[in-house]
Amino acid sequence: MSEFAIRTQGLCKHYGRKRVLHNLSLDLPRGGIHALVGSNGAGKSTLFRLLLGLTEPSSGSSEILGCESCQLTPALRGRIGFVNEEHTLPEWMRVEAVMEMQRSLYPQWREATYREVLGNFDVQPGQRVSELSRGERAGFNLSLALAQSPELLILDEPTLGLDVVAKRAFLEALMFIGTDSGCTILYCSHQMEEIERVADNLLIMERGELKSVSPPDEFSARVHHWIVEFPERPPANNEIPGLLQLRRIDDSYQLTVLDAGEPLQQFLQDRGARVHCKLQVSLDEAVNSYLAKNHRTAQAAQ
Ligand SMILES: Nc1ncnc2c1ncn2[C@@H]1O[C@H](COP(=O)(O)OP(=O)(O)OP(=O)(O)O)[C@@H](O)[C@H]1O
Repeated sequence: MSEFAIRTQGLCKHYGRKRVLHNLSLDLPRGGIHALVGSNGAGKSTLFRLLLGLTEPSSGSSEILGCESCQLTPALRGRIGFVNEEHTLPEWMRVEAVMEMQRSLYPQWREATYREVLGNFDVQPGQRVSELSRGERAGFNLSLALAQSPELLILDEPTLGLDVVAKRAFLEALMFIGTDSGCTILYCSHQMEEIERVADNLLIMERGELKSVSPPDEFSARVHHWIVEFPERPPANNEIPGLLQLRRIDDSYQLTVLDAGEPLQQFLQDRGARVHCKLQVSLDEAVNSYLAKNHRTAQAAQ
């Protein structure tokens, strides 16, 4: 058995002349909750589709539970759960019938998990899938996925459209499954407070490239706010070592910086700047400042 749940090597994907994934190499060990973040269009869903063998790479390779993505057998697919943001389900079927079909397909079916997660929604067993609201459909789909006890669970923005109570219930079920059954969960979200709560590992993607893989708190520890006063105008953004964002606060400036220690200290000293303090940042601020630096609109505004 491969010690990795997911392995990719030099994975590339182009659509015509558009480069969507570039040289992505990743070794994801089995177990734990791995959160994938990135701006819109970074390539997260494309990576999921490649891993699941739903689309072919332009070059490079990917493996999932030790099997090449393009050769996944129905038996192996049965060990992998996948929930996409559209929550694709058979519209014409009744809730009870969908559940029974799933229960018969998955020997490790967890009835208690199914009932607990679905219990947060006013979904009746006799309702047709087509009659469910967006949030109910999401909740139903997630309760099915979590109850299947898959070895690997891939979730593409699973909590989109859920209210706070449903979201909390889902996250608790996710954490339970992650710790109790040893399931590997790869989960993509824009909700940083969720990630902070549940994720053991944080993967950051930017424009088709994997930029960082580390525990979430290790990533936020790399980013700080430095509150600085310059004697005159501040230097140009691209001169400041490690700068992600610069914001004016009264007579001072807040520099949000990545991995900036001694070189930044020296740079500021050389310009006669006074450092008032250095502050830790939340994961939300750290990731958003990091992604904002290379965001198209941020660049256009500079
Ligand atoms: N079939 C396709 N043909 C052409 N371009 C595509 C196709 N599928 C995806 N893309 C492009 O690939 C890029 C990555 O898309 P993808 O859906 O993987 O991004 P994402 O990171 O999941 O974004 P989001 O957070 O907005 O869901 C986008 O720029 C998208 O327009």
